[in-house]
Amino acid sequence: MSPDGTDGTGRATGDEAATDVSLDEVVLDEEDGDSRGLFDDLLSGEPIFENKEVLRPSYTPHELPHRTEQINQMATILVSALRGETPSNILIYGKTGTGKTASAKFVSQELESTSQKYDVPCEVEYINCEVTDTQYRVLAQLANKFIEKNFSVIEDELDRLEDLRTRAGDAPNSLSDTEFDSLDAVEERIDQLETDREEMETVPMTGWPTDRVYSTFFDAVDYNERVVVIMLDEIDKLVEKSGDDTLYNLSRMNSELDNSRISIMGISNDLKFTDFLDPRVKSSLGEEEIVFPPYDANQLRDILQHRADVAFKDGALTDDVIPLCAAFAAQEHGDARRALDLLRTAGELAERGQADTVEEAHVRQAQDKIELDRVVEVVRTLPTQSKIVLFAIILLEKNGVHNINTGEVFNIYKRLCEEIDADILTQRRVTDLISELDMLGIVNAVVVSKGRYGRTKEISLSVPIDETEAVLLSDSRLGDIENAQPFVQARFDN
Ligand SMILES: Nc1ncnc2c1ncn2[C@@H]1O[C@H](COP(=O)(O)OP(=O)(O)OP(=O)(O)O)[C@@H](O)[C@H]1O
Repeated sequence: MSPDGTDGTGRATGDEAATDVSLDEVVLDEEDGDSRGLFDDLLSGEPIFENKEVLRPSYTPHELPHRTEQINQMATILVSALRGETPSNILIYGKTGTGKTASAKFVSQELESTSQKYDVPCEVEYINCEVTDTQYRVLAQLANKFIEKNFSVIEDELDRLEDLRTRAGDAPNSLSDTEFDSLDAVEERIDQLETDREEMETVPMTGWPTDRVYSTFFDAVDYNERVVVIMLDEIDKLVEKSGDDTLYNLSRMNSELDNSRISIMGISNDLKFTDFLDPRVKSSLGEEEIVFPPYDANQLRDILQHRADVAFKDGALTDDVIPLCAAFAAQEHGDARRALDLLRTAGELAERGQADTVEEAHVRQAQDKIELDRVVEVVRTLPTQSKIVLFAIILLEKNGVHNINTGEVFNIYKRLCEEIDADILTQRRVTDLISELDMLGIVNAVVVSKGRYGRTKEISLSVPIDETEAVLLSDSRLGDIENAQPFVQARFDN
């Protein structure tokens, strides 16, 4: 018998079948269309959601309350593209969750659909620089998008010309109201397009010299007459990772392009990134700046209400749910993403608890859950040394030490390092690591004056102790600490 209790073919053997559900039974059940009710209970509750997708970050809303001013500002600048002129470059900035991406995408969709309506060649290309974060990748992605578009333009044009060639072969005067004066001219154009199609080579994701990628992109974009708006979301990540070469190259392209024009729309959470730009790039990119201020609680309430009307069944929310989600998110920094997450999570918790309505308590639970998820993620990704420092603080707290000072943390830290064979940093470095943990909101470190004994830091944990400890111990290195109790005891013995 194989170790999983089957006969090696995946079938349960006789003994197992007598006690467990055998595969034959399962198959029979399926044939009968009969189930064992695993999902029935879960489905039986009156569902709270009408359409949960509307609350997910991937959903692009059709309406963006409280962003009319910013949307109009963008539209006023970009309308030049519909007149065949080059719009000024735009830099959009504001804190996370203030609707920058959603508004910019909304405006681009409008721009593209209006350009189709009036048959003006205008295109928007969106790039998320958190993912596409080097000059090579940005240029390659753009080049390939335009090559793909050029291919389809060429295909359409070839279809039209081949049709024309057939008609002109039968009746030569069918060329009279076209741009061609003879069948030869049509043939010549067909040849030209076929050569273009053969010569267009897509850029591989690595391996070419950057100047070749750049010139391929340049040729692809200039192949047709058009105005192109390049949306660089999280533009600060691109600059941080690979400097300002991409922006420099893109911003000087217009003087060399013959047929097309490009305009850049940069989106960032962090305005400081412009300090790292070459002054020419900085002034070109920031021709127009649009600020997205944080939402206040009332605005967040409107945003949530619009979404909730579609997302939830009628009467599924008690009156205080939306105001509470809005208030929590406004405290953060006016983040609509956080507000929507809270509302969705509260709904999910209510659904899981088979409640009929979402209540205030679900929102509070959701707030704790989101906060805990954040803490777990931050702690999990800390460097090992910071994890050891944090573990030392946890051990002290668990042993009832209050107002922990840096010296105490350092002593325990040293012993932990010895135990797991890690390098021991200086007390000064450990103090820095404590300040970093403070900035991340994991510990709270306040400087207190001890009169003539100078000043010291008093440290306390700001996150739930058991969950944080569990995350730390899931790290394979820290997991080696079998029994940490003696270290803390030793502190009292010294
Ligand atoms: N005015 C609004 N109306 C409706 N939904 C909004 C509004 N503003 C933001 N949202 C929603 O909030 C979420 C976050 O918005 P968005 O991604 O546009 O923020 P952002 O400012 O680009 O944030 P980040 O800088 O973190 O990318 C999205 O789900 C978006 O649909």
